[in-house]
Amino acid sequence: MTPTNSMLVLSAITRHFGQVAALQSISLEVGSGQILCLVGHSGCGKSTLLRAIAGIEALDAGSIVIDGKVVSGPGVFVEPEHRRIGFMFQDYALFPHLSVRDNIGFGLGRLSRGERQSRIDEIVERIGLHPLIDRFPHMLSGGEQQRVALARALAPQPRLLLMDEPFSNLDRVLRDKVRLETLSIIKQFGITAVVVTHDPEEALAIGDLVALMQKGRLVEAGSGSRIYDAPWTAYAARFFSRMNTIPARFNENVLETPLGRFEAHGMEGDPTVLVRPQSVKISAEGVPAIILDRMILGEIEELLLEIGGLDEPLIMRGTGRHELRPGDRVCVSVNPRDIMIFPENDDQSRSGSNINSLKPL
Ligand SMILES: Nc1ncnc2c1ncn2[C@@H]1O[C@H](COP(=O)(O)OP(=O)(O)OP(=O)(O)O)[C@@H](O)[C@H]1O
Repeated sequence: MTPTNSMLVLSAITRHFGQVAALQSISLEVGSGQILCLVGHSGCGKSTLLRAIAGIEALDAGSIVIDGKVVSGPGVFVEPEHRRIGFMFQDYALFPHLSVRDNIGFGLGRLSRGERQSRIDEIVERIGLHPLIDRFPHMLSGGEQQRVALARALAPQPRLLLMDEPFSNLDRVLRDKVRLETLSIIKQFGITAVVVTHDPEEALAIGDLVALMQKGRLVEAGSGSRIYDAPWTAYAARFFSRMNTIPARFNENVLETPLGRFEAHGMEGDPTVLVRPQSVKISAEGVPAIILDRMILGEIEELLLEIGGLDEPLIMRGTGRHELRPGDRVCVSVNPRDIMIFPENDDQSRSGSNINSLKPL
């Protein structure tokens, strides 16, 4: 995705804390009105990157450009309060002694009394906070506090909204609802946002651009559908989805695996081969398997299968139901299109276009 009108450009951003390389040459470009989602396991550098954009963290190297203006770079450092950035924290950080109205108005000190009032009225109207306006934070539910925090961050009309794990304090049911509401408000305001999360599903649901980080590096970035459906790296494939790892090797234009032999021209070596549990099907033409376990996880049925040549049980998942018991014998197969191949021992390299060139033999 190449944004036509970039609101945020990060170029080779690097930041060390002693021996720890918290950010290693991160480059990203976010278009105006887009939502960038930073995702990765704990300690991968998401918050450090968010703080660097906010100007709370200095850079060792690289540059940050917001709306065409360098805010961090060689010899340049614009203070956080002059970056026109809205920041929303995980715990919302509402001022407990201020009403909702005063919380929202807190960052509007530079405006006249009249302007401040009309800005608060406008945001209260657009976010639907009227009934809460005179309450104090302790009188609000988690979801309401989240909306007030969002209103407070948006009131000064920032160019960029930064959100650190904004939904992690909410229970699952409320989280989905608040997330939808928040997304609709962000889109309605047309604001560019950077959202940090450690939740793969949340990243895919929210981000126009999803950036996966690992140990201070950008593993890969792309739209949610690209990064999920056609990951460039085994690391991303495994991060966004449960995966079966299938031992495999190329042998004279054939990929040999315990799930079958596939025609694979021009490939060599011992690759990393991954198959999603939902890509495994019970089918008469498949390889023999023994049922080890069957679990109903609500909508999803999960089967664990023993297959000759596999060290670990093969996981199969789907929304259908199979009346099978441990010890039953079946045959399973995988559509060659659903087999993901990555170069051997190389989590960071691209898989290329080889996935679609496989044919069953
Ligand atoms: N001020 C600091 N001093 C020393 N090390 C730090 C500092 N801030 C972050 N780090 C280190 O930098 C790395 C990245 O930290 P960061 O908080 O950015 O990760 P994260 O992905 O946001 O993690 P989490 O999801 O747990 O918040 C970690 O190894 C962390 O220990």
